[in-house]
Amino acid sequence: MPALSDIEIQRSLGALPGWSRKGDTLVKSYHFATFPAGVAFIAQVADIAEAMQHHPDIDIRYTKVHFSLSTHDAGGITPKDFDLARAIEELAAA
Ligand SMILES: C[C@H](O)[C@H](O)[C@H]1CNC2=NC(N)=NC(=O)C2=N1
Repeated sequence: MPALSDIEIQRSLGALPGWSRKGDTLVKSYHFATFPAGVAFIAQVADIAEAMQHHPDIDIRYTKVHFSLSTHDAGGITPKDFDLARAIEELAAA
C-alpha cells in the first residue's frame, strides 16, 4: 500500500480532531484521570491493533498516552494509519 500524498493526508485529518501530522506519522495525546486508566486504554488499543495487524508506537507518561501511527512498510502514512486513528477515536469516545 503506497503512502498518501500531502493533500490526501490533510483532507483525511480534517475528520480527526486532535490528530495531527508529525513528519511521516499521525500523532495524538490522550489524557486520563489516573495511570491505570491510561494503561487500560492502551490494552484496548493493543487488541484492536493486533486484530488489524497494524501497530501504533505508544508512549505513556503517568496519565498522558501518546500515539504515533505510521506504516513502516510504506515509509509514510497510509489509509491503514487513518483506519487505526479512527478506531482509537471510537474507543476513546466509548
Ligand atoms: C506482516 C504484517 O502485516 C506487517 O509486518 C505489519 C505489522 N504491523 C505494522 N504496523 C505498522 N505500524 N506498520 C507496519 O508497516 C506494520 N506492518
